[in-house]
Amino acid sequence: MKVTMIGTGYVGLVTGTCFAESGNDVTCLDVDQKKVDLLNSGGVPIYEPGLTELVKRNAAAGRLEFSTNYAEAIEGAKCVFICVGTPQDDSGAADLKYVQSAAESMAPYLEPGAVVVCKSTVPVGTNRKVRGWIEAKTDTKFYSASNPEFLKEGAAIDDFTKPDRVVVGVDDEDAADVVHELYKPFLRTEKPFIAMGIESAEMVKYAANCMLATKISFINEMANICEQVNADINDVRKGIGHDARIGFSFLFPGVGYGGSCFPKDVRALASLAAEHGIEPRILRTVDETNNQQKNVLFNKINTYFDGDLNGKTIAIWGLSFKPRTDDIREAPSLVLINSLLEAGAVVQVSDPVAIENVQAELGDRVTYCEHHYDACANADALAIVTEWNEFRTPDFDYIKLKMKAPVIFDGRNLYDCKKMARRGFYYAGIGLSPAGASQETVGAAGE
Ligand SMILES: NC(=O)C1=CN([C@@H]2O[C@H](COP(=O)(O)OP(=O)(O)OC[C@H]3O[C@@H](n4cnc5c(N)ncnc54)[C@H](O)[C@@H]3O)[C@@H](O)[C@H]2O)C=CC1
Ligand SMILES: O=C(O)[C@H]1O[C@H](OP(=O)(O)OP(=O)(O)OC[C@H]2O[C@@H](n3ccc(=O)[nH]c3=O)[C@H](O)[C@@H]2O)[C@H](O)[C@@H](O)[C@@H]1O
Repeated sequence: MKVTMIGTGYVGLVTGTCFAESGNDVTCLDVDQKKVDLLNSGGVPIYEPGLTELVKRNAAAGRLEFSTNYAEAIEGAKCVFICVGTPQDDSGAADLKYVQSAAESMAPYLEPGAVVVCKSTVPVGTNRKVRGWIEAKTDTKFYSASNPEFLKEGAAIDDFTKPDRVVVGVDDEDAADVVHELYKPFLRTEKPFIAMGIESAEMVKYAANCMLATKISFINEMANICEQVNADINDVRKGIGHDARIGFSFLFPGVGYGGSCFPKDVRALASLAAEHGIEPRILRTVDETNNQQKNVLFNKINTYFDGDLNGKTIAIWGLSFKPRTDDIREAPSLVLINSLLEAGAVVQVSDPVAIENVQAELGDRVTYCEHHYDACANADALAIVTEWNEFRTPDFDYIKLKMKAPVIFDGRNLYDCKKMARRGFYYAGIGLSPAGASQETVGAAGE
């Protein structure tokens, strides 16, 4: 099938490449000439494990092309996926300007009977608007479908090719059949393809992200309570997670959720609810709790140094909003760095892949270190913000030698409290009892 992805970012590039891998002819279209040039020259603009090899293989096989030309990309396509960004606008609602522009630009070139599939996360009612924007520019008959995407950055290829479920919202069964055809290679017998109305599919995406964000804010609140009552969140998490009704996933406490989706989607659904006269109490609280959680590490560090961080050197391990990605959108690390700089601290940072992105945002306000051990040089304290695997079993003796003082604030609970005390470190995590009751090393957030 000839398929076009409009928007060649995390979603469009990953899903387009996977559709090519299953034998379709895919064109990834973007308005960003630089991105398209890079892809055409064999480069990949984002860090996503396994993606570069997959892009190269399918491009070489002639199944995957990149273009900025709407006419070439849309003509002959049976399925056109909208995968452009839907960032938050000033009011907190989703900004649909890229979606509208994509819809209007594709309209003149659509084939009769093509299925226009919105994969971008959009507020309920947007697919109807997309239909209107296209119809205002062409008389060609086409189908509409909503196909929310559930992949996670850092595990995007696996998530997309082994989905828990595929959701499609349609008005017409024929459109569902076309989308089903595309997904069949990725659906195991027990993995459902769920067709429903367009509005329900649009709502599924927000409900899923808001539920996951709620779990994270909930466990972060539990962790903060644990700290005050001498309980240990690792034990509490295990104690509740074995209840099948609760489960273990997305219950790792930390420094607040970041990324391009949870923060904006929680706010966008809250905004949609308010527009319809519903006070979104839970969603507002989830968002507020998360914003506060992003300050937790700074507050701990500030308290430890009696409110005087002027001239103190703080090392930071992990800049991306989660491991295995270079994405720093709404990353908790940025909140911490800005607070530290404001308080007069000297900040030395390290991250396996996100340094370039942070450099573009913060310039020379912090020192960038290629190796995470180097960030510890002469540091008064180390703060761990992202749980990259390479931070899990460091050489503590070496770190101790490099640091001015053996002090670690761990936003991801990577180490065992008791062992850290034996190693001679002051060690503070999130929701850990000072007695260090838990003997297991945890902290694999998101896994
Ligand atoms: N990043 C993620 O993990 C996930 C994102 N989503 C949703 O998917 C959508 C896309 O997200 P990302 O891929 O992260 O965004 P992104 O920002 O990485 O990529 C969007 C791309 O669209 C391009 N673009 C903008 N306007 C265009 C136009 N008129 N024509 C052609 N290209 C255009 C941009 O140049 C950019 O390359 C959003 O709605 C997001 O909420 C859904 C699931 C997962
Ligand atoms: O709509 C989207 O864009 C995507 O948003 C999330 O994916 P993503 O943001 O890539 O990454 P997650 O693994 O969900 O992590 C999000 C944030 O939550 C934090 N988190 C996650 C899990 C956890 O237990 N604790 C926790 O603090 C992570 O550190 C990270 O900052 C969802 O998991 C995807 O299903 C969804 O498709």
